[in-house]
Formats: sequence, C-alpha cells, structure tokens
Amino acid sequence: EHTLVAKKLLTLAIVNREGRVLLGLKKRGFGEGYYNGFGGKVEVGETVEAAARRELQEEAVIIAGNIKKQGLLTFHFDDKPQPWEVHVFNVLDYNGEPCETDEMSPQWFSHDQIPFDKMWKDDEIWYPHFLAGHLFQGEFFFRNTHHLDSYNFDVVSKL
Ligand SMILES: Nc1nc(SCCc2ccccc2)c2[nH]cnc2n1
Repeated sequence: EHTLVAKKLLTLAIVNREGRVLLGLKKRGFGEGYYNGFGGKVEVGETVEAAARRELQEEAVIIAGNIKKQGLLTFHFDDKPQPWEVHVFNVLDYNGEPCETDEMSPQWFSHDQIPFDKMWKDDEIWYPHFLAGHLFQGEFFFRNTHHLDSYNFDVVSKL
C-alpha cells in the first residue's frame, strides 16, 4: 500500500567563492570525522532557507548574504525509518570570518582538492554539478553510513 513516511527536513550550506569551498570537519554527532557543508534540522515553523542561514551562523559563525538553492537530495538509510530530505544551498557571499565551533572546524579547499575520501560517498557524485552551478536532484540508498548501495541522480532545469 502507499503509506507516506514523513521525510526529515535538513539543510546543507556550502560557501563557494573564488574557486574554493568552505567545508567543516564535523567534530561530533552524526557524520563525525567527515568534511561537509554546514547544516542541520529545519525547526517547526522555520523556512528551509531560514534554517540554512541559522545553521551556517551556529556552525561557522558567518552570516550568509546571497544564497542560491541548487540541490534537493533524498537519503535512505537501512537503519533509519525516516528518509532525509536535504536542501543544498550555495552561499554566494557572507559577512564575518569563519571560525571553529564545538561542532565544526572550518577549512577552505580549492575545487580540485576537495577531500572526497573524508566525505559522504554521494558527494563525489553531485559536487561537480554543484560547483558548475547546476540545479540537481538525487536519491541515494545507503546500507550504512559508509556504504552507498545505489542512487538516481539528475540535473534539472528547476527545483
Ligand atoms: N553531504 C552530505 N550530507 C549529508 S547530511 C547533511 C545534512 C546534515 C545532517 C546532520 C548534520 C549536519 C548536516 C549526507 N547524508 C548522506 N549523505 C550525505 N551527504
């Protein structure tokens, strides 16, 4: 039957400026030890965009200016009942200086030196499209945190 399982709404904000991306090394919690953009849960009554801006400030201590919604990624995990729906934003400009928090240790990487071996396995599939400014949608099926079983991925004309 077609039961609807609510998806967990999450944000992911990646600062992409002058040929470099700002990533954070997750110091604890889910995805600890991985490099990732900045993000987290969308709270009740919060827009996805407001959540993306809030999480960036909380995790990297910078205030996003122009941001561009570029991706919609759905993650399924064998050991989690709820799929994750991650809204990916490109942070085109910001105010302040990135600094370390108890959650994240920020670091700049040039586009040709992105540490995919220390990132989620799906990232190497969609980052090239993110960096090229494409709009994209993807659905990824994880056996566990470190094993991506299968996926569908498309560049789209609008999200
Ligand atoms: N890049 C990437 N990110 C995530 S979770 C992003 C959203 C998030 C969740 C929890 C804390 C902070 C940020 C992924 N999950 C599965 N593959 C993945 N790839």
